[in-house]
Amino acid sequence: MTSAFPSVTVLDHPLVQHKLSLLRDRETSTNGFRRIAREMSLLMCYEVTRDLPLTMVEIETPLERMQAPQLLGKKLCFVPILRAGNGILDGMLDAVPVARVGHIGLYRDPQTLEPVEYYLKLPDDIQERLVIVVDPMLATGHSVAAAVARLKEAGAAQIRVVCLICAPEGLTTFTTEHPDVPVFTASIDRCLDDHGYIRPGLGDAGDRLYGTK
Ligand SMILES: O=P(O)(O)OC[C@H]1O[C@H](OP(=O)(O)OP(=O)(O)O)[C@H](O)[C@@H]1O
Ligand SMILES: O=c1cc[nH]c(=O)[nH]1
Ligand SMILES: [Mg+2]
Repeated sequence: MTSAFPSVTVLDHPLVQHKLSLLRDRETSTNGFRRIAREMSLLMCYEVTRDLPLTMVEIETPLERMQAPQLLGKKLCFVPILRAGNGILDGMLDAVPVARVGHIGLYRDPQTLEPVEYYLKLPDDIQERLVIVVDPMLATGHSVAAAVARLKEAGAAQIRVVCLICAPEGLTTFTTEHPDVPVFTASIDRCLDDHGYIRPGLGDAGDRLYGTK
């Protein structure tokens, strides 16, 4: 489904929407949250890779030769934004086990809400890969925007973003800074609150994934 933001696609598949409601529920346990986030990101990976090019190759079934579709050597790299991004990396890798993984460590300063970088490790050939940045939350949009700017600096030419939930304010910021980068999300929520939390949201994704609060 398209949205008010031309570069943002909202994934309205019933399975994605159902799992998102389970994640939002405050009664969902840490274990349940982690499992559902993984299932949901596998489904979201299906959509973000929908247009990957295929080529026909000859294979032999047990019965005969045939021309069969195969991915056209499109190399993928997932880049989770630590730490909560790791919670949706596993589902992405379930869908594309051969993908490379880069990591970017950012935390949001609670006072300024500005992202602070503490780690960066990317594959050497990032320029040749389709890079998919993954983070459960796009709130002010500063973290994902900073991660994408870093990837562009490193030479990444094709970048997409997957976030479970976005705030409209953050999407305005992100799409203004990076209009060339498509975003795939399960929901554009109502707003950001005074502490930079997405409402209604799902709370603090990192804490809910790892049981740190
Ligand atoms: O759009 P923004 O306003 O930048 O906020 C979103 C960021 O906040 C969360 O990470 P957090 O800083 O809580 O770090 P964590 O993953 O280590 O918990 C989330 O996973 C995003 O990276
Ligand atoms: O609502 C929010 C905003 C930022 N980070 C989160 O984990 N949740
Ligand atoms: Mg957090």
